[in-house]
Amino acid sequence: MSVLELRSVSKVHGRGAAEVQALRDVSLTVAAGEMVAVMGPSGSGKSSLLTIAGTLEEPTSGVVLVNGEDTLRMSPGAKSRIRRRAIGYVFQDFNLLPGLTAAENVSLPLELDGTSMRKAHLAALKALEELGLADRARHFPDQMSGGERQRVAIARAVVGERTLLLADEPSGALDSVNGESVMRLIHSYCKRGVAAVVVTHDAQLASWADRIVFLRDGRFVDQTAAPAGPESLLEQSS
Ligand SMILES: Nc1ncnc2c1ncn2[C@@H]1O[C@H](COP(=O)(O)OP(=O)(O)OP(=O)(O)O)[C@@H](O)[C@H]1O
Repeated sequence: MSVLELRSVSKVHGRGAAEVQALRDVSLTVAAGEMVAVMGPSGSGKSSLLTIAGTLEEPTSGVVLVNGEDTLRMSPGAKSRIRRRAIGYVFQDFNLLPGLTAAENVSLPLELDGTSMRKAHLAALKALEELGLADRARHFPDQMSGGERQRVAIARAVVGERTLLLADEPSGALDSVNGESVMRLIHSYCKRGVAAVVVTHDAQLASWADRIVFLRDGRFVDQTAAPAGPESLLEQSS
């Protein structure tokens, strides 16, 4: 079963003279374990695609399935449950809560979903340890580097049993070394079964994905399998 399926999704923002068609008849299926990169010029609909895939916004027409469930037919309660339990979001500007430590930021989604504080804290520590951030667990976001903050944000997005990771330019605010490590991390979570859709304007970073899709004026214009992976790209460029 696919984790995410968009069927003929279109999105129109605004009305009348202010009308903008952000997505036109876009279909995309992402399986468990698959990492898809989305590329395209500014205004081509990349963020609209992610917010609709994440059920934060509804399409004007089309169908959005998450884990096989039709999100447009769900009650608001069921939709917010799937948003909390199944979907993780990562943004360019990290979006960590400044008043919470790294561990508290990561454990928060679990606590909001009813996990006991102790269990949530242990899960957060484990996630941070896996990322090599065990010694940052008690640090606040402003005491960490950008790369560390983004790794904490990714830990927060996948903690628990989340199956779908949506990332909008997750390396946009980072230098190339940290950008690579963010993509490597997302890639490694996919190898464990998470499905990921990652918007990036950087072709080198996109090559971490199994597949690259290109948007132009709200339409998919091309799809490229990227089986060779980033290593081969590095070899080619050296
Ligand atoms: N809430 C909104 N109201 C009106 N128009 C919108 C809204 N959100 C997006 N748009 C328009 O829809 C189109 C697609 O926007 P979107 O943000 O999805 O593109 P993008 O590819 O993510 O762009 P960027 O790379 O600049 O972030 C743009 O023309 C944008 O101006």
